[in-house]
Formats: sequence, C-alpha cells, structure tokens
Amino acid sequence: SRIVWRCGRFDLELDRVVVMGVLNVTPDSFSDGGQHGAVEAAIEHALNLIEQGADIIDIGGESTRPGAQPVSVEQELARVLPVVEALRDSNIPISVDTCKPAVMRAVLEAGADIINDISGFRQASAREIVAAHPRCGVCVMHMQGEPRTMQQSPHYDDVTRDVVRSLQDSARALESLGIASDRISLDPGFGFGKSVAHNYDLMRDLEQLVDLGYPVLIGVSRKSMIGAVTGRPVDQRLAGSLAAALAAVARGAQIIRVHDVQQTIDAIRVWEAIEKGIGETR
Ligand SMILES: Cn1cnc2c(O)nc(N)nc21
Repeated sequence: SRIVWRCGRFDLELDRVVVMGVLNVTPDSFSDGGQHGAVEAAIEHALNLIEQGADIIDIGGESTRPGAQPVSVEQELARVLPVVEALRDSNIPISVDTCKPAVMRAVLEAGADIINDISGFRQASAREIVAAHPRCGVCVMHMQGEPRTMQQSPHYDDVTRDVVRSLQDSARALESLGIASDRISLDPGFGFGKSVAHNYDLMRDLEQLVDLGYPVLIGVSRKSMIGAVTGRPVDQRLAGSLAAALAAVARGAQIIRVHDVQQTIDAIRVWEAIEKGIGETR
C-alpha cells in the first residue's frame, strides 16, 4: 500500500510497519521510574532508541498515566524543548506528546515534526496551531475524560463503534481547517478511559478503525491491559506487549508506539517476512 503519513520534514511510507520509540522526560513516568528525568539522560536515551532502530521518537513532558497530576506549560516546555532542539537534526521525525496549545506552538517552532495529542485536539486553539503549520504530522488519540479521572468508571454503548465515530469526527474537524488527510493518523487510545475488557474488544475490532483509511497508531507497551491478563509487573511485560503489537499489526495498524524498540522491530520483521515473504524464494 502506498500510504504515506506526511510528518513535517518527512513523508513516512507505511508499506512497512513504523516503530515509534517512547521518550518520557518526566519524573513519574509509569515505566521508567524517573531515571530519564534529566534532559541529558533523555537525550542519551533518545540516541539509544535511534540506535535500536526507532523510526520516530515521541517526547513526552507530562506523564499521561492514569491518575497523573497535571504539569504547567513552563515545566513541560523546560523538559521537552531542549530535547527537541537536541534531536531536530536527527534523520527521523520528532514527535511531541502534548495536549497544550502553547507547548505545541513552541515545539513546532523548535522543529518538531509531529504533534501527538492524547486529548485528540479537543481544544480549538490546538487545532488552529497545527492547521497554521504547513505540514506537521498529527496523531489524534481517543481519550474518554482526563488522565486524572478517566479510569474511574469508563462506559461505552459499543466501545469500538464509539471510538471510531469520535476519531472520525476529530479528523473531520482538523480537515475542515485545511489540514490534509495524509497528515493525520488516528489512535484508539488503549488505556485512556477504557476498562481492560474495553481495551481487548477495541483491539479485536481494530480493523473498524483501520477501515477509515487513515494511518493507525497504537500504544499498548507495558500497559495495565497487558498486566491484567499476565499478572506481570510493568517491567516484565515485554512478551505480552510484543503479542499485542503483532495482533495490532495483523489488523492493519501501521505505527506502533513502544518502549522496547529493538525487540519490537525483531518481532515485526519476522511477522512481515511471513506475511510478505523474504524475496529470494519467489
Ligand atoms: C503518550 N501516550 C501514552 N500512550 C499512548 C498511546 O497509546 N497512543 C499515543 N498516541 N500516545 C500515547
């Protein structure tokens, strides 16, 4: 498939699966226990992710785990801007995970290629900022409610139908501002206002989202939906995360957001060799 995701300096070809490496520049990120709090450590980790083969780096300055406390614009910028500036000459797209319009504006000016908004660009000013940029990529993620309270009692009539419709409306809102469709990727937001059962129903029926025609980005790496069925703590969820990543790829997801880049690439390469053959045998 000649699908392309236009992301700032890059046109990402999606005929092969793209791996997005997670870079938390936050003291309370649920999975790396704050060892990357310092900007320097974050930059070092980013270079390590690139070394492992990451196709995109996703920089987050505000923890999005359930129950997380909000962070000020100033604090978030102090964390992410230096990292964007350090990475903007790297040869891969730089994504910033933020919901704040002021942070979006600053990181785009600093050279970020993608804005990853877990709140799905629900703020009009956020939509206007990415619309004002000629070609930055946007990832529109579905979240029910806010990180602080979203897991208290998530409810849907039909989780997949509801999420797909919500994301379609969000994409249309961006397109109505002149944002080209090939700049938009959609993400069901596993764990963001969903019960474990909702997450597994959503994964099983992921093709309904893929069928909208936009690139689909998913993030399940080390999440509680993996822990719920394996009983493993957050630092022992690699096998479960790889299983979920391949299930998503098998249903048409093209961008996978993970902590464990090298292992995920290996799993996807084997899967793609099976699905597409490895050439010389033909
Ligand atoms: C920041 N962040 C945490 N989980 C995520 C997910 O599943 N998708 C996207 N786009 N961002 C996420």
